[in-house]
Amino acid sequence: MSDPIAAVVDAVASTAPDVREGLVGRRTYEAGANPSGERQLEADVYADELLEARLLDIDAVTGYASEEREPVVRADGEGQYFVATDPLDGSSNLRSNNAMGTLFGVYDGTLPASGDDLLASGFVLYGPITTMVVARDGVVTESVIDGDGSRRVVTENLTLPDEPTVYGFGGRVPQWTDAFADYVSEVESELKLRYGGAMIADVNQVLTYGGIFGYPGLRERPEGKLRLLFEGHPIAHIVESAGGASSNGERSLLACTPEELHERTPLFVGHETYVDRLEAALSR
Ligand SMILES: O=P(O)(O)OC[C@H]1O[C@](O)(COP(=O)(O)O)[C@@H](O)[C@@H]1O
Ligand SMILES: [Mg+2]
Ligand SMILES: [Mg+2]
Repeated sequence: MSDPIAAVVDAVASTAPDVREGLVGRRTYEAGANPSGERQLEADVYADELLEARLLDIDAVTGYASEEREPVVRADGEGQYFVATDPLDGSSNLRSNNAMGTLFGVYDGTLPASGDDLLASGFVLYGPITTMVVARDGVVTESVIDGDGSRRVVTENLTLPDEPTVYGFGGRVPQWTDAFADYVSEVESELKLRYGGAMIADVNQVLTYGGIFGYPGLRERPEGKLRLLFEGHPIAHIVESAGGASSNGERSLLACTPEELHERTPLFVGHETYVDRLEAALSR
């Protein structure tokens, strides 16, 4: 295919029904842990192996990095693109049968990289229906993925609605810093809570209804939980392309370059007014 980014998007879309069908019977933990020290479900490993094989099969893709494996896997050949994935985001929701997703980012060059090096990003949301959101060249498109992997565009140019409505913040409340807790008490009097424990699903609420999602730095874990390369960059690229903002608490996540592949970051995405107020609150 002449458009390598379209080839990556097609590969992720056509893998989505396989991932979805493969969830049944893969709800138990493997013996191992991922590079972030988190226990892996069989479904995490299954999705990772499917994506690795299908993405590295694209001639233009020379490297595959994932939340579920330590190093970047290199393909033979002369491709120039690298794809970073969170194969199953929110996989702890599998046991309770709640929403999850797959996240990916396409970089022109080696990893780790700055978010500004992203050429395209996207996610699949395994909700009551399977949808895919892709950001490319400043435009965000939402599609429905059918059981055979084919896609139908349902929103040509997805943008955040004018009025923010919902918020969701991760981490246990006693672990929040005082500055963040003060900010949340303002937000909760203005917006309504939507938190489901899968970043993709929670951010899709923000894309649909407007508002803010965040997983902050915590008292005992100032770096937060989510990974900059696998979760931060692609979700920031999508939300910023949809007219919103992202932050690590100080600046856009896209302006951040991880020193290590699996580096974590505080993460905030949503309406610019709420992200600006968050940065101001954390700087006090
Ligand atoms: O269980 P918590 O602390 O609310 O954490 C939920 C967060 O962790 C994650 O599940 C981490 O992602 P993975 O499932 O890919 O490890 C996010 O999707 C979600 O926002
Ligand atoms: Mg994740
Ligand atoms: Mg994951």
